[in-house]
Amino acid sequence: MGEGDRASEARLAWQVLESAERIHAAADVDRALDHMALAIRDAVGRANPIMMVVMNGALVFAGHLLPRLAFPLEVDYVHATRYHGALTGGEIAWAAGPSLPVAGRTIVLLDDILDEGVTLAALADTLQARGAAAVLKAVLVTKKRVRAQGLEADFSGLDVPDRYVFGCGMDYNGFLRNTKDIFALP
Ligand SMILES: O=P(O)(O)OC[C@H]1O[C@H](OP(=O)(O)OP(=O)(O)O)[C@H](O)[C@@H]1O
Ligand SMILES: Nc1nc2[nH]cnc2c(=O)[nH]1
Repeated sequence: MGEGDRASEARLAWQVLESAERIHAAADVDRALDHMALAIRDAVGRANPIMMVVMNGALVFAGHLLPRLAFPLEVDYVHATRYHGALTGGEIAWAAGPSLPVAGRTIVLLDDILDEGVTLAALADTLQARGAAAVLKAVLVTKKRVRAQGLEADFSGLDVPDRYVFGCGMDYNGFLRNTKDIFALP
């Protein structure tokens, strides 16, 4: 895709931002992060966990959560994507990571959103197959919908409706991960 195409898609992203519904303000996100940090500390604060950031979506979430966790931890990332800028998901493309050995370790997967649950289920299975001692899932938002095998996160900040959402790390066609509020498409 050429630069001109991307420029016209950026203009569309402006229109989307202006017409979308704000479903969580930045202050709600901050409160949710505070609560989640305490819950994560209570669960794994003495386990020397690896916080495994699922790129790209969890970049903003991790950047806000990690400074709230005042205990020794290590940070690593995996790059997995299955939406490729689209509104519906496909096959998982696993682009990178993890770098640290995970055998015997407590892993906390950090992702921006739990939707169908395919991404987190696949990552958790892979880390368990590599010998992780425990794999916990932390997400900034959980979409209220039915998921295969009823998968839920161990830690979740906020609920969102069963609509396409963006902001706080979540993209609209690769744009708008940088908004402080969370929005939903109509
Ligand atoms: O529960 P699921 O239906 O599997 O969807 C959740 C995944 O979708 C998004 O990733 P995406 O593939 O859009 O890549 P990104 O992280 O680069 O945005 C998000 O970051 C989650 O990893
Ligand atoms: N940005 C974004 N990514 C997703 N991945 C799965 N569901 C969603 C969603 O609603 N928004």
